[in-house]
Amino acid sequence: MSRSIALRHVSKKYDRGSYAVQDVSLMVEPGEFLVLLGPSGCGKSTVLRMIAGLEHISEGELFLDGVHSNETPPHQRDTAMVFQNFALYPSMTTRENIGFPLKLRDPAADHGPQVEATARMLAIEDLLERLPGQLSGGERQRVAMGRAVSRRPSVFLFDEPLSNLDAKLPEHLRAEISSLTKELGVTTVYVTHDQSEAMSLGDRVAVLREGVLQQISSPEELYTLPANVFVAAFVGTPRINLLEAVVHAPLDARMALNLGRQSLALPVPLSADHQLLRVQQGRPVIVGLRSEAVRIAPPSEARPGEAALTGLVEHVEYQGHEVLVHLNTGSRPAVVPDPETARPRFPASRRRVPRPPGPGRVRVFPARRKSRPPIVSGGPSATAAQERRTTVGSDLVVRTGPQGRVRSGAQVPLLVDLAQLYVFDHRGRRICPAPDDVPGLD
Ligand SMILES: Nc1ncnc2c1ncn2[C@@H]1O[C@H](COP(=O)(O)OP(=O)(O)OP(=O)(O)O)[C@@H](O)[C@H]1O
Repeated sequence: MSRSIALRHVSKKYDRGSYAVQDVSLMVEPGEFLVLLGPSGCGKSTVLRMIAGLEHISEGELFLDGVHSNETPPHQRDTAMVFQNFALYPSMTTRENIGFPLKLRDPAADHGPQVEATARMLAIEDLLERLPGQLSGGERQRVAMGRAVSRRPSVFLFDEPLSNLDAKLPEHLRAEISSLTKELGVTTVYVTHDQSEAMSLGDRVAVLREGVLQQISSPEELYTLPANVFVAAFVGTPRINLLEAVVHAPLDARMALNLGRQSLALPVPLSADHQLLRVQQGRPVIVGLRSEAVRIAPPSEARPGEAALTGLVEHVEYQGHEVLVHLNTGSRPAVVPDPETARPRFPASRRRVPRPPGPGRVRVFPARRKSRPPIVSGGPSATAAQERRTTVGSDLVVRTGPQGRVRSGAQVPLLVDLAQLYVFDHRGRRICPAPDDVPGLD
């Protein structure tokens, strides 16, 4: 049996008055696999612990199967939690560890068959008589999962279960977790800071930043229609290219996005999304281009809807199946919070002033809770300043096939597919494609 989980305006406030989680509302359907994704300190574990009953809910309501459950004791919630650090009993064998929750529930019964069935499911039948000290990290995590699974709970709660394991192993265990939860049909909430893990596991992914829910969507929608620049920057490898731009929308000439030394001319007739950018005339915005939205090709090969740029090859990164070409187009990388960076834990006055970003990097905002700083610096006349502050180093990463031969130092022509253009306003909200529009999603 699996159950639904609903959070309504849930907040968690710790003693010193700061919110770890702020006004989070979400619904997990029975049997659904929801991933909570966000950088360190954004409140993911706190949400999970509130669902488990290990943390008191300061404000808002939790419903399990539609029943108000804020005060339900943890052992009556029928949830099973798997932690990052395995937490096995060191003096118990695998058999005893897996059977322990069953024994607690019914000390007199023979749990052998159920323990063995669970071990078979996780391919650890051969390890039943071993102690945790005689197991590898991956095996120990499998035993921990076996212990969570054995009593057939109605909700699984995973708190970064793979983050302590070697890089190779998690991919294998990832697939096992996915098939296990699907096979059992149990509602699952899974916490991770690893976007590729989130995208490969989740039916839906909820992105948190500083305790605030940014977006909850399917992995496909998160990638193709990020609600804001933070989500866009967090999801996808290599990271989306984010460039400062100014909207140039004269009445008597072609509309363009000025990137500093070059500009992206928008195709005519303007698409509905591009039409809407007109109101941003003269304003600073952020242009987002995924690495697959740009190709190295001369203007003569341009397809309808592609705009030409040029770039100086700074660095070529061979990945085997593909090549990432780092280019300098004379643009300015946008100032976006770095999703990989933990929230600063000391007051602003003691914080060091961040150094300017290196090539391909982004600068980090000091975290603020109430009013978030605008994402783009500069005002309506930002173009001149932008020109002056043009960076040295790469500002655009383009993905090409392994046969694409470019060398560092070469000036190359680029074609940008404007159907894959993202534009975010100065607060970081996506304005193109327009928020209500869901092109290409069936
Ligand atoms: N008991 C506590 N008292 C005060 N603050 C706390 C407490 N527990 C957590 N916090 C704070 O709440 C915020 C959210 O913590 P939480 O552990 O939920 O984040 P997280 O996203 O799971 O991070 P990580 O990925 O690093 O585990 C953090 O700033 C953390 O310092």
